[in-house]
Amino acid sequence: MDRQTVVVKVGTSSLTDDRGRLEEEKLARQVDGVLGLMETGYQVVLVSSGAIAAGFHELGLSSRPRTLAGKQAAAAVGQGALVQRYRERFAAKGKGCAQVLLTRSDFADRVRYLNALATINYLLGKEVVPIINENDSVAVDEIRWGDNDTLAALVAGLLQAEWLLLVTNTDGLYTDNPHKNRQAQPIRRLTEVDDTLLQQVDGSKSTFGSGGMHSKLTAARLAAKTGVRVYIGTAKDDPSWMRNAVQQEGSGTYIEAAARHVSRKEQWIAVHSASTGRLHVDNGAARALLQEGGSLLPCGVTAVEGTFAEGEIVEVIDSMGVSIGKGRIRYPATLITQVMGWQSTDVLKLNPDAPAEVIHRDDWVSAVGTEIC
Ligand SMILES: Nc1ncnc2c1ncn2[C@@H]1O[C@H](COP(=O)(O)OP(=O)(O)O)[C@@H](O)[C@H]1O
Ligand SMILES: N[C@@H](CCC(=O)OP(=O)(O)O)C(=O)O
Repeated sequence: MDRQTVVVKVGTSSLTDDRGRLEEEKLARQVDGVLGLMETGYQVVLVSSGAIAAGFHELGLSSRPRTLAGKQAAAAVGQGALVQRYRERFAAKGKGCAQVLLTRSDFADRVRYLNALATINYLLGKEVVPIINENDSVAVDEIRWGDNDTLAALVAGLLQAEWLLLVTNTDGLYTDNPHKNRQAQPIRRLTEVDDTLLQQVDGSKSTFGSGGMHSKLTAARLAAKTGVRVYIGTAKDDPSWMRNAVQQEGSGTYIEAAARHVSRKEQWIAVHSASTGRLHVDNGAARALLQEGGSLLPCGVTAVEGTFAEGEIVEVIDSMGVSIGKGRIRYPATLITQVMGWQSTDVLKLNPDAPAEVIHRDDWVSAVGTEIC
């Protein structure tokens, strides 16, 4: 049986001192926690922030930069230093680690998405801990995640991980920001992260963090929907604390996962792919896709937008104008525009090679029910 995977995301606030600089003792605590998990038989992927923290002072700055260029330059200096610290700590315990830098465009391109998976799996097979960070110095603003919570959730989905641990400076979710409100109460368990809860949690962050609890909950929701269990909590001195967390003995917040892991193909279509067109469909086609487990046939298409080629991802819109999901189209825009509304037999008379389905069931992800779109 495959070994279970845990993705551990360590935020800036869990790696830095009160001036925002990398603190080696805190980093060592994370490594010890990871080693504790590995001893129990888990394979572990670390998503670590801290590059900006590790680099800004070398640029002669007295505090963490605020501009995008400043952050990118600090990350360029600090990423090497950060990974070097990890290498030393893992090596002292007889383990190897490796740097993997990712950007959003690596996930949007299906070949690069699968390549990232292959690289991470290879490292895990060799018991080398992949240490992932956003490739800060090349990611431009529009395609940046900016915080590593989302990146960690996507990596956990990609690996179909058992657990995502979000390590931060607060022991989980509270009814209000506990650093501002001493009356705030901890919330230990969530069956789901719904919109009402997300609206209640404000965007406030720790002094040097980028995401805040709102971004952690959004990331947790995404991971949970893809079938990954989530824990949000602080690092403890006891090296077995991560192990305790996955044994449901942590003092932070647990978020339940969907009953099954969503396939990588579905995740890629729903979350990562960019749609290059839109198909409007009638009520019968919407019912077939959403309720009857059917495919989309030419006769159900009422309008076409975009100039896509076959194999690209399109969004499907129902008669009320609502997006009902995404799928890989088997027709180019030119052909479906010509044959929309036609019966399949008539389509075949025009083009004997035309597939029966415009979007096959296997290439379709509904926005209703799975809600990962
Ligand atoms: N309801 C809440 N419960 C817990 N923390 C909250 C809440 N609302 C806001 N926060 C803030 O979220 C911060 C943790 O997120 P962040 O600063 O992004 O840390 P990290 O660097 O670990 O990713 C906490 O320090 C706290 O200030
Ligand atoms: N990629 C950046 C991390 C971004 C960030 O600060 O994220 P986080 O502290 O997890 O909210 C870095 O390595 O400094």
